[in-house]
Amino acid sequence: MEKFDTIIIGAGPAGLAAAYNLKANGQKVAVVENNLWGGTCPNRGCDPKKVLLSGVEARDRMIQLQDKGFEQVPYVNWKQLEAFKETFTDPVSADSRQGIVKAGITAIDGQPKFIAEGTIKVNGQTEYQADKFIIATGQRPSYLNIPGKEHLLSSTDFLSLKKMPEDITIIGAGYIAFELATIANATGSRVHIIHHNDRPLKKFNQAYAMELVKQLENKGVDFNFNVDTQAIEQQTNGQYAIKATDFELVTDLVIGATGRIPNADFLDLEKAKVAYSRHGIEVNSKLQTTNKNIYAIGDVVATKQPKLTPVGGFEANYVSDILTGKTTEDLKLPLIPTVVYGSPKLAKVGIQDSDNVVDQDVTSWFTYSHTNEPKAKVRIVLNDKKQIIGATLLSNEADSLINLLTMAIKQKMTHADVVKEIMAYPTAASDLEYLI
Ligand SMILES: Cc1cc2nc3c(=O)[nH]c(=O)nc-3n(C[C@H](O)[C@H](O)[C@H](O)COP(=O)(O)OP(=O)(O)OC[C@H]3O[C@@H](n4cnc5c(N)ncnc54)[C@H](O)[C@@H]3O)c2cc1C
Ligand SMILES: NC(=O)c1ccc[n+]([C@@H]2O[C@H](COP(=O)([O-])OP(=O)(O)OC[C@H]3O[C@@H](n4cnc5c(N)ncnc54)[C@H](O)[C@@H]3O)[C@@H](O)[C@H]2O)c1
Repeated sequence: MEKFDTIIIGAGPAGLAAAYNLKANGQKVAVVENNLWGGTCPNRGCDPKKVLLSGVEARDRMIQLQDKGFEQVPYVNWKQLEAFKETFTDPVSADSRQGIVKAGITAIDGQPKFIAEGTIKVNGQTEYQADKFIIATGQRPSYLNIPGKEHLLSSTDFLSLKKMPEDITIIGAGYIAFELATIANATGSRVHIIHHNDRPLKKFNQAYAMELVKQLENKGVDFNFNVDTQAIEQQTNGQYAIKATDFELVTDLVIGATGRIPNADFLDLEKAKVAYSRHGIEVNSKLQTTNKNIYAIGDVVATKQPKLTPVGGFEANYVSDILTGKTTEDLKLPLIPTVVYGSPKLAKVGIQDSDNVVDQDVTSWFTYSHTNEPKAKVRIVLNDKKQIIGATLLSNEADSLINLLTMAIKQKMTHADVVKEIMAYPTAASDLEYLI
């Protein structure tokens, strides 16, 4: 039976980062993957979504500049846009696997199961042993447990639709719902969002989240709050009726975007004495599971941090440092900025409230008015020493500005510090001294 220093289960951004890191530190490493190498982010998450949104952003910019240099609103050719997306996604799995093999890491395809604490069996056939394991199996879409749940499609299905339907409904109002709604709306589909309460994007400042709702409503997206979906019924004409108390909506396609569940099942973790729940694999402050030789990283862990690609990468580097003796410290995640991509984008970082908040509508500022943005808002949170400690941004510039603010928070910058810097003008960053 082949034995490794470390076996990593799951070849997503977290698992692959750990594999390369451990190999570079002289370990004998294997990675086991039961589906597409590269994982969610480049195959069915961040990257394909961003390619599709790039078409939307270009179109929206043209709409904003109608009669200001442009005369026609371009329409989104979904078939072409999908084909462009596939030029990114199609090579991912083979390239990721090849990269691993080239680095001298053993690539194993198949479904692994623990048969003892230090041993897995893949596809019920080949056994492998390791001193340490890292579980990085990510999450998959969760589906509402209601009659007709078999009619629900997931974000993965949406990202590969061959044809965008005339009318599409998304259940949920989190990251995925907003991003997919923005894409579908730009293709000309009639889009409905159904949400069980009245708090969309619940971890964001609600005034900003509702402003994003308003911007999408202005583009024709139909929001239905406080509607708790109870059933989905297929009609004889192939459409679907979404049913709730005093509510019925007939639509062509239903996407479930009500969260994701960890891939902690199917591994026979009990045999390795690794505890997990529906929230994911339990870990301590060193990402060690209830078995001290097995670690878990990325989306599959049952911690409260946002489930994002750079977080998984950070954890991979941390566990690699633990396993190669470079650190014995507890995991300390830095500030994590997050962005709901779209047009406009909504971004946040750090502490969201204090007694010292500068909240401005900046729509008329040159940064936003020269592209005729319909709405731009910036909310900066300061502490009693007037250092920047958090921010929420709504605009097309929000993604780049939130990263700059993340660095400013880390540097504990105040207004006095910001005015000492020179930023390229005119950019969203050159506004910074007027935002505090
Ligand atoms: C639609 C969508 C958009 C997103 N957009 C963004 C974004 O813009 N920015 C961002 O930071 N994050 C985004 N995310 C989240 C991001 O994709 C994840 O945080 C990231 O992929 C997590 O990495 P991971 O390696 O932990 O898990 P994954 O990428 O999910 O990789 C886990 C791997 O393990 C494999 N696996 C699962 N079970 C087993 C098993 N039993 N045996 C062997 N292998 C197994 C899977 O096939 C997969 O390849 C998005 C997610 C989705 C769904
Ligand atoms: N831009 C990004 O960084 C990005 C984009 C997409 C996904 N992601 C990651 O993927 C994760 C999953 O995304 P998501 O949008 O599925 O999850 P989410 O947790 O962001 O949103 C799920 C939404 O579904 C709602 N919901 C739950 N039960 C419901 C019900 N019965 N009826 C209607 N709504 C219901 C929740 O209240 C919530 O608003 C995110 O949390 C994030 O970590 C990140």
